[in-house]
Amino acid sequence: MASPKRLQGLTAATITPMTPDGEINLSVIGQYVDYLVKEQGVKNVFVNGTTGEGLALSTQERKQLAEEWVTKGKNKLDHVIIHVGALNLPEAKELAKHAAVIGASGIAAIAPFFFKPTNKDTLVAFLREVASEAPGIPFYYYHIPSLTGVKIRVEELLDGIKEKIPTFQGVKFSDTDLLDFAQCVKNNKEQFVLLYGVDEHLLSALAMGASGAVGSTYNYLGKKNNLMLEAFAKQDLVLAQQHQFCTGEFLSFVFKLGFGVAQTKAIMSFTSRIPMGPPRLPLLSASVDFIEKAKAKMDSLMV
Ligand SMILES: CC(=O)N[C@H](C=O)[C@@H](O)[C@H](O)[C@H](O)CO
Ligand SMILES: CC(=O)C(=O)O
Repeated sequence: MASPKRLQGLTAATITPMTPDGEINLSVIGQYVDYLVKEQGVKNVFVNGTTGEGLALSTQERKQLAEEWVTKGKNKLDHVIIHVGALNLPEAKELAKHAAVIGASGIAAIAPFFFKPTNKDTLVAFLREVASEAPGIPFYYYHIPSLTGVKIRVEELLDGIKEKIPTFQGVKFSDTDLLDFAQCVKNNKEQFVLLYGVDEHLLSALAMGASGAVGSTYNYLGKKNNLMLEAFAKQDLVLAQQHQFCTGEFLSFVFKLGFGVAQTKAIMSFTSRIPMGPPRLPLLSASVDFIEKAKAKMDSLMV
């Protein structure tokens, strides 16, 4: 699904549906695509990332999910980006090659985070090997220092990267360092897409010039966030703020209850009515108490 269009707007970081006994559940992905497109107005997906529990899946499972998303997304989604990052280079390369073969629109990778790259050059060397397995499709770096512990500044990373990685297309920036983000925009807006990944701060990142956003909440708050993007594009800052405050009120509420991938799965299950199932260990399912409270809050806000 090589897409000529530059990635923009919202991208949902997909959840990996699982059966009650913890197997991946490919059977609901067709429905999931339709839900995102029709109910949330979201036409791009980022598969097997944090929200998708990508690092908790086997290579075989990651390939099956990638294939299912590409197949079911055909003629419906604009971009299917496959996250191929892994702790070891051979696996990341294998996944990159696989994504290209099945027709994904792009690949992304986090920094390896057990043995960590300690400087820009080693990180670029790692990413370059991964990207070169998929020379015909765009490559995105997935910056999420809170989870990887790799804090190399993206501004520094991007300097000269196109010469090293010819398919380099942009960054999914999941950090709150808006100075680093702004410098990335300032230096690279023409050639790269800069996608922001902390959903509750998206309006601030738009002000800094973000090209779009990738996140977990666009699965179930896509519609509301699309309204915010429209208001921002029309320079109606007051309306854009109202939308950000509304989604922020929901997130602030669930953060206080305890929020992560397991809770995202539960919220998406009651919002979409597509069963997402439990997360995989070491994550534990959201509690019934969480689900009841989160649902009541959502119902009160999304009227
Ligand atoms: C750590 C994490 O999972 N970050 C996600 C993407 O990067 C976000 O989409 C968050 O889930 C979201 O901003 C809520 O905090
Ligand atoms: C949020 C995001 O992009 C991820 O789950 O990977």
